[in-house]
Amino acid sequence: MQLNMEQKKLINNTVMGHSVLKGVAGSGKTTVAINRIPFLLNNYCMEESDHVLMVTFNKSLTRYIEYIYKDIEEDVQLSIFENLKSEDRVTITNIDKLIFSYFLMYNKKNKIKRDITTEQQQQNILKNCICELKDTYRDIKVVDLKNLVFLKKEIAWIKACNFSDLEVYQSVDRLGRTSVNNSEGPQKLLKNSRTRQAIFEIMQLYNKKLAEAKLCDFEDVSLSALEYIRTDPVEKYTHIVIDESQDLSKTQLECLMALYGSEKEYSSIMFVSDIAQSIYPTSWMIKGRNYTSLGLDMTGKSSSLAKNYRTTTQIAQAAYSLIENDADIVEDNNYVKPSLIDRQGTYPVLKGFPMLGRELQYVKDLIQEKLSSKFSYRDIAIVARTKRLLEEADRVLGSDVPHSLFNARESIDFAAENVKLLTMHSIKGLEFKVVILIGLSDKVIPNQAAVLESEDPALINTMERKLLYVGMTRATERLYMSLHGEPSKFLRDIDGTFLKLQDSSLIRNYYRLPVQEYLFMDRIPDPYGKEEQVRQWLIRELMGIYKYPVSLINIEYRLQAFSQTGYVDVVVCINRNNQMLPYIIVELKQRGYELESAIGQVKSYMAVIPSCCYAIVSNGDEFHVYNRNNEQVDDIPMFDNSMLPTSVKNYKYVDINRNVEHKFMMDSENTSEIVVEEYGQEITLKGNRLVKIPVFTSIAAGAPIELVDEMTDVRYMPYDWLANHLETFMLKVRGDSMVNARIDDGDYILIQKQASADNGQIVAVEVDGNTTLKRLRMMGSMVLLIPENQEYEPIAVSADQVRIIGVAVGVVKKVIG
Ligand SMILES: Nc1ncnc2c1ncn2[C@@H]1O[C@H](COP(=O)(O)OP(=O)(O)OP(=O)(O)O)[C@@H](O)[C@H]1O
Repeated sequence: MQLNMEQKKLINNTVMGHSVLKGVAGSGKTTVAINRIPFLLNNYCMEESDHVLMVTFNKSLTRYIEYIYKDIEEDVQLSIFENLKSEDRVTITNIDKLIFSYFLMYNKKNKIKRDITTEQQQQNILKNCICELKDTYRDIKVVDLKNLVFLKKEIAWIKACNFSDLEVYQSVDRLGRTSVNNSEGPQKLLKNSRTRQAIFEIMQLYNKKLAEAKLCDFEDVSLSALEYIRTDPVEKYTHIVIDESQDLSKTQLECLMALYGSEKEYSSIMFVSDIAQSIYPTSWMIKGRNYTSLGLDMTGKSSSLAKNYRTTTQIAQAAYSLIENDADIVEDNNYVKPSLIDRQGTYPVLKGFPMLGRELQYVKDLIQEKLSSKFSYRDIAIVARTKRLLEEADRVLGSDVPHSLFNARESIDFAAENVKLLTMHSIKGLEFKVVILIGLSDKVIPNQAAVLESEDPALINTMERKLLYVGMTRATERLYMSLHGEPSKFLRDIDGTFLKLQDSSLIRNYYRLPVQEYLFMDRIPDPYGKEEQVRQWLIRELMGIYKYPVSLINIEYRLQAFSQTGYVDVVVCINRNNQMLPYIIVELKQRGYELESAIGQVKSYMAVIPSCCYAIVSNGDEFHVYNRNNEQVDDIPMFDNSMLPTSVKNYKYVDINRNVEHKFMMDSENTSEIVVEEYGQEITLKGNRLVKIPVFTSIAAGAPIELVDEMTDVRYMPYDWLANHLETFMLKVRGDSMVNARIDDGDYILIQKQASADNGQIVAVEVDGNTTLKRLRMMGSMVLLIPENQEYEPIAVSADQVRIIGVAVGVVKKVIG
């Protein structure tokens, strides 16, 4: 991989101290962070004790980063302290593991043995605390057993923020809090209130009881670790790089700050973060909170990466459209606006199903029938909002598709040849060639329970949106999204023009156009009808994706199918032998309607339209294409120029006297060049190889019409073909009176100007001020003007009534086919 200039600059940045690297998903933040390690080792680890710590969010990420780092380390020369092994100089670990190691040290030093509490033990202790303090806080609603879950979460939050002082808790803005639900939990936790005081006292009692029972919770682990790091002479790290720092709690961040050996002038601590991917309510850096809350001034210390290298342009576009209108995300100070790079791929596919069973069967078929031939199983991840959905998927895949289900605390074996089933939380930071996001249904995402339980539903909504964004941005090549029942409201926010309906065809997902933008408005029977919405979408797709010009598209195309008159919803006509003929017909239904009857209908229509090669049937969610043999095929062809009526046409010039034909091609938009075949080669004649010939108004080959002495046009003919007929002009033939002489309606007849003609010659003559083209037969004082079509009678006129204008020497005919 060739890193870009910006990334190289960040890797080799010589300004030390604290800094933040912000960036959009897939912009190479982790890549920069990993590549910075050898740079720091080589340039800013002056003493043997200098050490680099890279912290990741979970085990899987640690494994992923170790894997990449190993490769990088093989390529660079680590210059100094060659007696030290790499492991002695670099630690790559995840935050939980790191903190737990200091927790163990704390216990050891203090000679205490504590187990992590189980959920049940924790609840029992908390229940006792609530009961004990109920009388003291009789007036406080929250001190009640029914608020157990709320109190548990609130206490966890206070501890995760390391608010050991009541005064601090009383004055802090409460961001990201969730409660059991609005009716049971308190509506607002007012600052400096007795409610906060009560909660704080319950927490203190709970801590005391935990300690007495030789137990601790997860927050205690971090708090003890922090105390240990702060008070004991632990080895400090010269450089710390923190990936996914937006997801760490305050205590976790404080532990890392305490581990930072900032006293050296070349030490550094780098926070790598993407606020659009912050998905935990316990995270500290949410809702625009800035680094001053950690005692760090980041002025001039912040850089950002905006280009996403991971996903294709199409996946990136769809993912960005999901977040770009959420003010809580884009107006956050730490947000980085993404910019697109040109990495073309296919649009993400979004499919809906009535039931979960059908959705999962689709996923299984997709993997078995389509993906397994193009990708290894290990390149595919199935991702869901909840573990329960993954368990269902696990059951449906059974033993037919090799797969394994993970949770966030497990580490993933990326090399194992199986499909990975991961939650949106646990896929964070990772990437797969193919990501299948399942269960994107209403109530699942945003997770109904989480939103209902929250006192700040807007915040939870935003976090749930970010979760979907995280899921979408994990795919490097293909993204599939599916749902059952009602779709998630987030899907409505993804710009439909970036979603495809299915893999096999180019058509994108249904999107609704405003009525003002409808095409063919004058012919729409019911512009506000639901079927019209589907028709307008399909017309836009025919134009935008399949590139058919609107001039080839029509609606309400009338046809006669046996005794019945039918109207085809949409028809695409293309040029065949200079005629515009139906090529694709489309029958539509409104969304949610079955397609069976429409399929029967198009097939019967196709049977009576011989030129029709494809029939489409769609209801906006399904899209079927049939060929002329009524077989279902993947897609319709893209438009190509040969479908248009062309301006370059084939002609032939018939030399009447010599009875020879010359073929040529001419572009009606440039008649001063003629392409002929000479010695087996096409050559273009122009300039003095052509003769300029005036064209006069039409001459009737039927009834005589007036020849207005007015030139309407000019034509060019090859000099060589005209021999000595240089005093010529052309007339356009109308009518069929000379068809037996191979002079047809629409032909151009070349006339040699002359006042006399031989018997039997075809002549242009003026009779009583009208001109006509006929075969001349002179019979004494009479002249017979003979048509070459038995349908017409010869015209007999006296010789003095006739003025010969000229003799026909050739005919220019359009060649059809
Ligand atoms: N300059 C580049 N050219 C090509 N590919 C790149 C470049 N920089 C990064 N990548 C690739 O883009 C992908 C994403 O990189 P990385 O994981 O470092 O991004 P990130 O910003 O940490 O993403 P996220 O926050 O979404 O986890 C990786 O596959 C990486 O190899």
